[in-house]
Amino acid sequence: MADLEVVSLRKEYPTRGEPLVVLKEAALSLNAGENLAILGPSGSGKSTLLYCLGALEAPTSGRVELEGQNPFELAEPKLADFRNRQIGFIFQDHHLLPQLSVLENVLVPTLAAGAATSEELERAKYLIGRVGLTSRISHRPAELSGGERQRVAVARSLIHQPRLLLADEPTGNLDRTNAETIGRLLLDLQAAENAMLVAVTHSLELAEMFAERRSLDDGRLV
Ligand SMILES: Nc1ncnc2c1ncn2[C@@H]1O[C@H](COP(=O)(O)OP(=O)(O)OP(=O)(O)O)[C@@H](O)[C@H]1O
Repeated sequence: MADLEVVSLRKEYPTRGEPLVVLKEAALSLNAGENLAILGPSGSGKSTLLYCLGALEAPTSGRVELEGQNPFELAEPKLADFRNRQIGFIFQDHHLLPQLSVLENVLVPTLAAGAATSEELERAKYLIGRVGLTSRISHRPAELSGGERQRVAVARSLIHQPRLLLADEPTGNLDRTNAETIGRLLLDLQAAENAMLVAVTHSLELAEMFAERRSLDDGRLV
């Protein structure tokens, strides 16, 4: 079995009439060290798929298994802990906290378990170095460029050495040069950490940087 297995994933949203079927029979498998870009037009269900993979949305039916664990079989707070430790999220908008420094923002995922440990602090500094922001470590998000803010979000997503990185349109708000930098950074770090990376995007340029590409078409991955 692959490290990430998605089998017959179906997701419906209730409406007043017939339910809206966004995903049907979506399937994929991925192993540690592999990356995949998923392309699809607006409304095709890319974010929905990513949220199901990231255990943020329960599928209507079907199965998601990360290293043999189906997160939807976990009850809170174990589910939240699973998400926090096994999965790293990068969104189109960086979702940084404006009042916190770069270092503090990267450490945010560790705060659920109390104050950051010295290992977590070291790892945060290492990751900030990897994304090229050591000289900005005390800056607040408002004092950074858009590309720099997204680099902080990349560092934050990796703080717990997640097995699976999920990126929702990670370069959507960036110009071409910054988009390429972020794409390269994501792929380099994913390889260095031997993690899996799934990105959903409209951008063919970003998708072409990935080892594998699929499209969402009528609720299926083709
Ligand atoms: N919570 C919800 N309740 C009802 N319908 C929803 C919900 N979330 C998404 N949808 C619908 O499901 C469909 C897929 O949405 P989704 O956000 O996954 O698409 P997407 O491919 O990520 O689009 P975009 O590229 O525009 O972000 C859309 O028609 C959307 O309106």
